[in-house]
Formats: sequence, C-alpha cells, structure tokens
Amino acid sequence: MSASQLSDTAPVDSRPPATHPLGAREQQTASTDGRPTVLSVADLRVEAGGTELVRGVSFTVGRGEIVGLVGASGSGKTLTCRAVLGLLAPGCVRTAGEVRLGESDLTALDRRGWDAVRGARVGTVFQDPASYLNPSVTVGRQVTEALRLKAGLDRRATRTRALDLLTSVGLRDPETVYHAYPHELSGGMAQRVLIAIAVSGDPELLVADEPTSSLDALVQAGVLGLLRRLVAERGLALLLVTHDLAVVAELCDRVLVCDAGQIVEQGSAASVVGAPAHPRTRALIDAAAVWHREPAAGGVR
Ligand SMILES: Nc1ncnc2c1ncn2[C@@H]1O[C@H](COP(=O)(O)OP(=O)(O)OP(=O)(O)O)[C@@H](O)[C@H]1O
Repeated sequence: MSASQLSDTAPVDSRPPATHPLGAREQQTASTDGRPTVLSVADLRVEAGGTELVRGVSFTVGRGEIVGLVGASGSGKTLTCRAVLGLLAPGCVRTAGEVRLGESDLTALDRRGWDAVRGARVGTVFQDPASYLNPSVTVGRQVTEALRLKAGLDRRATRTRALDLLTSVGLRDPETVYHAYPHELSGGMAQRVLIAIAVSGDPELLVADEPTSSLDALVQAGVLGLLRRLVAERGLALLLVTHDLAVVAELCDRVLVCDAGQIVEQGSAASVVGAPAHPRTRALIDAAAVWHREPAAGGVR
C-alpha cells in the first residue's frame, strides 16, 4: 500500500471563517472577548547562553478561540511555545514569567505533573508529522496507545474510539488507515493522524507549531479547515504558530506579532492584517505580497 492508494480526500472545509469581532485593538494583556481564559501567559522570559531570547511575552487564549503567533524566522515563536509546553531544549531556561492553564500554574509542574497535563489537558501538533509517528508501529496501535494511556478503556472500546477519532479528523477510510504504517500515509494524512492523537485526551488547549508548512496548498487548506472545525466543535483553545499571514487571515480570531522575542503588535486578525500598525507587521505583509507575486515557475517554492 502506498500514499497514493490511501487517499486523503476529506473535502476541503469551504465554510467561511467564523466571524471575528472587529473591535478596537486589545492591549498587551487583553482579555479574550469575554471567553473563559484557557491559557494565560504573563511576562514570559527565556534565556540561552546569557542571551534573553523571549523578552517578556504576555497573552491569553480563550475557550473556542484561535490565536496566531506570527513573526519572521528567529523571532521567538517556537521558543515561546516550547516554554509554554515545558519543552525547552537543554541550555534554554525560562527565567521569569507565569504560564497558567485554567487555574493550574504550569511553571510549577515537575516531570510527573507534565506527564499528566501533556496529551490530556494540552495537545500538541508540530511541523513534519512523519517524524512524530513511530515508523514501525501501525497507526491504529499509536492511536489506541494514546487513548489507553488517557482514558483507561478496554481493548474493544479503545479500538472503536480510535476509529471514531480517525473518522472525526476527516480520514475517509479509517479502517485502512488504522492498519497502515506511517510511511503509507501522505503528509496530510499523517498530520490528521497526529491531530487525532493530539485531541484524543480531550484537551482544553492545542498548541500547533507550523502544522501545515510542510504540506502543499490544497492539503494545507484541508488541515486548517479541520483545525477550525475541531476548535468549534470541542471549544478548544488553539495557539497556532505560523510565519504565514494568509493562514492567520483565514483562520485566526486574534494575532500576536512576534519580533526579537517580544510581542510588538496584537489585535483581531482582521485589524492586524488589514491595517498593520507596527513596521514589523507591515514588513511581514509586504514580504508575503512579494512571495505571492512570484510566478509559480520561478522555482522558489
Ligand atoms: N536551543 C537554543 N539555544 C540557543 N539559541 C536558540 C535555541 N533555540 C532557539 N534559539 C534562538 O532563539 C531565537 C528564537 O528562535 P525560535 O526557534 O523561537 O524562532 P522562530 O520564530 O520559531 O523561528 P522559525 O520560524 O525559523 O522557527 C533564534 O535566534 C534562535 O537562533
């Protein structure tokens, strides 16, 4: 079986994006439009080798809200996410700041505490899905493993739940996908499987770091549509890291613009993308416009 035999033909979600409140720009520590706050980050600072790389980042993500963290390469998006998730690489240290999930102080968690939170209350999706799936284990076993760890279900119920999950992420032939190995999946299918695993514990928060940058445009649209549907159906809070302003404009309720480890602008996606106030935001938009003007045959992509 090959990726071409397993088709990822879930229809592209063509619904219009949820309407965004187009009110005034929020302040740096704005509330989330009256939604219950799920994630709250205040004055987060990360250092490596004596250099401060994340410099006092503050934001919130509310229930059912999609917040985009956007910025040029090296601006500190991934470090911010990794610090939120307690997944900083050796040598990187959170030197200050609060990270709260609901009432829980995530900065106080030890390894066991994180094991209980990650996968259960917080799901993660990263770029390059293939590298997050075990190549020698079938999809079904990887999904059921995740479910067994979290839900304590018996074997039969776990299998049924896994198939339901694979269906819910838009995989057309869940039974076939269940028995497939990761190399038999296309990139879009693998990302849908990872999203299924990420939401298997029914998390409150999903952190997705460039979840579609390794996918081509059509597959990307499908995966973004899936994320939007999961947020709406499950009331998830989604923190989405991306360098792509088109993704922000299409999907996000609010956007945070990161530059040199700081949030330099934030507001509703419509206001930030439509009327950027900060030179860095304007530079990102100009760069995206140049990119989209490049002829496809130019060989840049
Ligand atoms: N483990 C590390 N040790 C030292 N410096 C690091 C480490 N990880 C990241 N950095 C530096 O921190 C800065 C922010 O990196 P980060 O990965 O957060 O950027 P980013 O905005 O996610 O970029 P990209 O879009 O390219 O992934 C960069 O200058 C990077 O070189």
